[in-house]
Amino acid sequence: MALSPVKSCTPRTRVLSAAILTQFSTPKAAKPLANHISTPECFSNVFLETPKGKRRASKEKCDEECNLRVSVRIRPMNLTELNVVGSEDVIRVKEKQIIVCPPKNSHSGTSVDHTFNYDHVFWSVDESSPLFAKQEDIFLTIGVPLLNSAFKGFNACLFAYGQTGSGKSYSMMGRNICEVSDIDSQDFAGITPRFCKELFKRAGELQSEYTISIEVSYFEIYNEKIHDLLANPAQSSARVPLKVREHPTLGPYIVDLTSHTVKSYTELRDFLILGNKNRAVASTAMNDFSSRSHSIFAIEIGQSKSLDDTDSCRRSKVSLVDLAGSERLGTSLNNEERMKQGVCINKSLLTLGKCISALAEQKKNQFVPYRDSVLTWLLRESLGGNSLTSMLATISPSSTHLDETLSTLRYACQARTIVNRARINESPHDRLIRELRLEVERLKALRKDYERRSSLSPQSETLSFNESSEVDDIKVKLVETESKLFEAQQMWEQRFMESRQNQLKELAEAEKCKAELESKVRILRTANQQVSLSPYKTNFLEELEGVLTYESECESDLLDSFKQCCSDQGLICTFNSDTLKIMDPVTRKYALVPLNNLNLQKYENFSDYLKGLKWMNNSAPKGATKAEIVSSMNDIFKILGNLQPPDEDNNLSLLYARVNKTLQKFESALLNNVKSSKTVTFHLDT
Ligand SMILES: Nc1ncnc2c1ncn2[C@@H]1O[C@H](COP(=O)(O)OP(=O)(O)OP(=O)(O)O)[C@@H](O)[C@H]1O
Repeated sequence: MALSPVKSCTPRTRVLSAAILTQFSTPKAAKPLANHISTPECFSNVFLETPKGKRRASKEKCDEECNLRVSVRIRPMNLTELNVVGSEDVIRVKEKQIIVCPPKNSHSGTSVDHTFNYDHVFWSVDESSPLFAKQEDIFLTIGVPLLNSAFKGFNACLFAYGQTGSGKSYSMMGRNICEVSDIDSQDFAGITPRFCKELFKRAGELQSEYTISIEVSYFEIYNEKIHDLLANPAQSSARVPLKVREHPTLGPYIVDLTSHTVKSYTELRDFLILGNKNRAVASTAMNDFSSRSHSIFAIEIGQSKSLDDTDSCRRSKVSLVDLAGSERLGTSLNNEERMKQGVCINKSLLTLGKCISALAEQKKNQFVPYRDSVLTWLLRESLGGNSLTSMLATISPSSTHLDETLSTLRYACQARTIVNRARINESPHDRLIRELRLEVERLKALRKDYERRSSLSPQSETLSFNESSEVDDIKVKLVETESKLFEAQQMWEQRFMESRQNQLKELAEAEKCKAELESKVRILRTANQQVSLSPYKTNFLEELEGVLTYESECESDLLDSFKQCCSDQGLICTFNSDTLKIMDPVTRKYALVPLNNLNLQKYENFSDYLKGLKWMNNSAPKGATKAEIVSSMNDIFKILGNLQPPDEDNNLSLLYARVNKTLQKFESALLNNVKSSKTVTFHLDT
């Protein structure tokens, strides 16, 4: 009896004979990968099946338990493969099934056909065939569901696995990944740029309801070292390997990895291209192991709703991973020599295999060696935890890579048995509200159903005694749940208002500090200009002392007019908390007036008041040396230089704090000067 023909997607379509097709189900608790590597020769065909991908939402619809979704893509043969004598296409595709049919003269030690089942199979061998899977098809099938999950608040991860040159980067990023035209191209763009474009499209659609924030980071792992692909190349630290640390609640994180907030697709795309270029430069500068490094592009999406809707805040993280080529790992698990080599070349990939094996066993308390490599440590949640994860295995159709292809397909098959439990990332309170809402909806639906049934036959006898008491129960439960929901919402609003008020307070404080510092910065700039213009003519210290002294709080309109009068007469008038100081810069004389003795209203003409003052000779202040003051000033100006242009990140407040501290230091040096009695006239080195 002939089995239905394999899709006529390959030139030499084969018909498999059911009589010789022996089926093996991958055991639920899969044995270690090593046990699957050699296909027993006693079977003419091997059918390797994994459990059907399950995706089960828990009753609260907040958690999703699902298998790691596995897809396989077959790329076209390249010229080298086509030119190898005797090389042939060994892959047949039948819907979600891949059949590997080794050539009869195969040296690989296996001549039996192998059948594998996956969630999706993409056949991209012959563009002219209607069955050809385009870049867009791959994105629509595996990229869009990940995006949907991310918008629901789930973490999501997609990683591409396969031997070098099998098409991982092509599928993930596209062709010519450093070129804008290709990254944006409808034909060649890979999953990552398409994902980013769609992400902004959706964010735009949701923006009337939600505030959406998007942050990206991009790094690579080579030889267990992490390099930030978006670090500023001007900084010498750009190629310094970064460290991973474990946060008690947030899990592993990379210390000092740059993260960039992006507001548009174009901005994001530029980061993507920058990272790709940095990756390319690094690979040629450091080694020729471009295929031996893993790259991870991570996107964090924050969504928050306004106060009147308590559906609130969600954060999800999407990791798009292009793994190192797996060719050396192929048979490493049953060959010790190879295994050693694999460890040296790529510990991460080897550990990934071990983690997948351990997770596939699905034993309770099974030890999974996540921490044995940087990659698995960082992807811990994606592999066996809170994430909806997909794997894209890429293979070549050529018989020249038969061993590698079989190894990749087995690896992918095993990965498919991993079950993750993803949670919506939200606060426990938000979760409670959502669960209560769902419960209210469920009860309402039940009540409605009973009501509908009883209204169909008005005789109440149609509802049995049991049913009637159930209806009563539902009514009571509904009232209770609604009141719990109401309470939870009230609490939420109260909590929100409190935190908002605190935030506003802090903001006002910060604004005050900022304004104060900005005024000091302005004053210093002006003072500096004056000094530069006439370095030796100005007694810079005295002038500066004047402008830096705190203004009196008793300042009034009257004081303002008084100050104006002083200034009209060429005098400098300054206040501190209790004293008014008037100085004549020409004669260097000054007068001090305690503010509590000052009664300006008595005077019709301030000039009379000024004349009547007791003028003293100004003695030159000493105390701080010129070198000390110059160095303080240089510090200040260095920091001031950094303030341009001010931007709104957290560093700004830090910077202001530093400026403030330096100014205080300078001020106290200045006051010491004033207390002693010698003038220091100096030239400011800027
Ligand atoms: N589906 C495809 N269609 C057309 N060309 C492809 C396809 N997949 C891969 N290629 C081509 O094959 C070559 C190798 O692909 P790619 O660089 O994506 O492999 P890779 O698995 O990422 O390799 P490595 O592990 O060395 O980084 C590239 O020239 C790429 O353009």
